[in-house]
Amino acid sequence: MERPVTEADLTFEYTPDSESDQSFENALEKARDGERLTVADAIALLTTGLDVDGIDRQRKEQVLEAADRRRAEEVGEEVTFTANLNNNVTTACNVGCLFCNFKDSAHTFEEDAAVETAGFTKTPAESQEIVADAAERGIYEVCSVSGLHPAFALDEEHREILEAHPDPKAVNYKPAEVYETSPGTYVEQMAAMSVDGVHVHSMTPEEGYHAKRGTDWSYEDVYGRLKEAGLDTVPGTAAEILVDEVRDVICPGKIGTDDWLEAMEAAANVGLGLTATIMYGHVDNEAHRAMHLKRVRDLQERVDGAITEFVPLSFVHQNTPLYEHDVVSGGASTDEDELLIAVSRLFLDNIDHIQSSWVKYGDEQGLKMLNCGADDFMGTILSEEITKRAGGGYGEFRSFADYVEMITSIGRVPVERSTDYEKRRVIDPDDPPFGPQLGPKADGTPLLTDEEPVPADD
Ligand SMILES: C[S@@+](CC[C@H](N)C(=O)[O-])C[C@H]1O[C@@H](n2cnc3c(N)ncnc32)[C@H](O)[C@@H]1O
Ligand SMILES: Nc1c(NC[C@H](O)[C@H](O)[C@H](O)CO)[nH]c(=O)[nH]c1=O
Ligand SMILES: N[C@@H](Cc1ccc(O)cc1)C(=O)O
Ligand code: SF4
Repeated sequence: MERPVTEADLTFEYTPDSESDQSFENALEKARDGERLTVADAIALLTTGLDVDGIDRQRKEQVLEAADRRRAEEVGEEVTFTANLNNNVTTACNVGCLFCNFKDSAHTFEEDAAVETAGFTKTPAESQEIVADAAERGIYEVCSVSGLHPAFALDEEHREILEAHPDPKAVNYKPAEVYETSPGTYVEQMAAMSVDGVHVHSMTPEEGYHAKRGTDWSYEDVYGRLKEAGLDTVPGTAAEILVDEVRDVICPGKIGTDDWLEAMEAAANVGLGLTATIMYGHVDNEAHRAMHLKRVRDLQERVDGAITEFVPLSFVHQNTPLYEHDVVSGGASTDEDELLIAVSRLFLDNIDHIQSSWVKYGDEQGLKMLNCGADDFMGTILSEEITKRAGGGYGEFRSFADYVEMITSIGRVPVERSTDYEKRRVIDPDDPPFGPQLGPKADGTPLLTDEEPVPADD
């Protein structure tokens, strides 16, 4: 029998050595002077120089300091966060990404499946009820990312095309009747979640691809219809590492780098706002991370500033196929996490906000990131499935009181924001109780109280 692939077996065309001969000192000087950095510069900073083995702590501190200073110059002392809710519609997915444990095999959702599924699917009516309830409590945004359920179609027209397809399997389609619960169409889900004026942040490029499979429609067609149905902004997940030699290892079933970029550009072309992410710390090296940053920076030029924030997502390894099959021995180190946040701030000179994710880093390290270049601290989310299922243990929600306490503890200013950062409200830490005021139904009442800690159930 063939031995499974391991980290040591992986050879990549792009490595720090092949892509950079920049010295650490030169790169640091450029970063301090505010000069636009190259991929070679970013590699020198991420590795703290190719002339040292491993990470040099003193040099790392210099990079973090330069990034913290840049953050202060660009966005000042405010730390933003949003009152939001995660509403994942379904965990049914056959794409098979090896870093993901959010998914459940789609066949387990079928009505005549031998086993009961460990996953969930929500109808549009169920999504609406969950969002309406959270809107009542004051959220501004629903963030909705889901598995690629085989019965999902963009709308009725798309369903007819998929139904008439000569080989539905080839386009990953099965009729809704096969399943115990139907997710409806993407358009129905967007319309359902767009209740009471809530901002809908949904439809990653991978989901955009699923919503056009088996047709000759463009991404503009698809995102245009979604926007009409109520979609407001697009989460730039599914980016992982935007270098195909890495995608071929960690997510061979997913769209490629070019498709991801095309989908994002199309979403911006029809007037949707965007966020962008990187999911790092698995088989990727510093050259891949630097190339990813360059692709995001170039995209931001083409979409004329539509990307509001960049979200570094540190790989959570515990329950994932990559870890269980010994392809990787763990995730990124804290040094790597801090350097990635810092270099994102220094390299992405055209993206204003760098997010520190408490889901990925926890409270203590999440706060530390706000002194390494980050200025946004995510959102209340109220429910979390992706990281939890991967084995992460940092919980599922943060209250406004938690946010005020954490942000003031590092001497910064807590600010409630809208998804696009246009609406902002500085919070007076001496004026409790703390609750959302920007959401369409928000009246300042705390989102979470001691008696009622876990509001959403998936
Ligand atoms: C779970 S998917 C859901 C949306 C959709 N299926 C897609 O792939 O775009 C959303 C994102 O979660 C992130 N993610 C999944 N598993 C992760 C893990 N183990 N550690 C860190 N991030 C993870 C990935 O960046 C992925 O693109
Ligand atoms: N970083 C993670 C998020 N981020 C979502 C944000 O809270 C928000 O939607 C965004 O800032 C829009 O402006 N959500 C997760 O579920 N898990 C994360 O790790
Ligand atoms: N990054 C996305 C949301 C997200 C992030 C990480 C996740 O694991 C899931 C969803 C955004 O806010 O735009
Ligand atoms: S990351 Fe998204 S596409 Fe990939 S397996 Fe997980 S849910 Fe499916």
